[in-house]
Amino acid sequence: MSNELEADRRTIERVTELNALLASCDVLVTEAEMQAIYDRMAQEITQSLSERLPIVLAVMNGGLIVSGQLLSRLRFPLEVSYLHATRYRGSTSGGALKWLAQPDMLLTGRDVLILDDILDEGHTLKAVRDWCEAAGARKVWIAVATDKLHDRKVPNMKADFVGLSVPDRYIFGEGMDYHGFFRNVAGIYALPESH
Ligand SMILES: O=P(O)(O)OC[C@H]1O[C@H](OP(=O)(O)OP(=O)(O)O)[C@H](O)[C@@H]1O
Ligand code: HPA
Repeated sequence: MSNELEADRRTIERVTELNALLASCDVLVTEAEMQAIYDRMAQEITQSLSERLPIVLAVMNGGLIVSGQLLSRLRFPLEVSYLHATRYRGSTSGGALKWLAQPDMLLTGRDVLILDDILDEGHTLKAVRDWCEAAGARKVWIAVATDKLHDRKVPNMKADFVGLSVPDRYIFGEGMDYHGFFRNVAGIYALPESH
């Protein structure tokens, strides 16, 4: 078999595997439920921040979808940028945090709203919050689509706006990945307990 045909065969095999895995996962939250959750979060954020001219920072990559969903629901003046800090890097367990891109805006004296997909152990968002505070932010607010329930949180790590609490299982969808895939899946899924 030519190299090209062999590569095509492997791609098709991977697509089949991923589709089968997705079909075997538990749906924790449907797409429609997530839309209602974003509506509610946007209202809460609006109440707190509509007169604060915030800088909104999307935490890449997981915060990409949540940011798109929330930003278009925020009908008040704000500025948008992003940062990229990662500690899972395609794995299902976390390691050392690596900064791939720091915010490129002057945060001094500003309200900063961080948007991310999940507060799990909290190492990522603690480092991001500390960075923003050290950069002179007046107040750092954190909004996450999901907050995982367990007792392994970094002390004092809490989000100001939470979509929903999720069980202590590996989840994906709405920006969260499984080995780099499924960020684009609408709704929230959990890997089978046996996986
Ligand atoms: O609370 P923690 O245990 O620190 O985990 C939460 C972080 O982990 C994920 O990012 P990840 O490191 O997978 O990077 P990615 O967003 O680029 O996938 C997620 O997007 C959060 O930022
Ligand atoms: O459960 C999770 N799923 C996807 N990404 C994550 N990053 C931390 N926890 C998770």
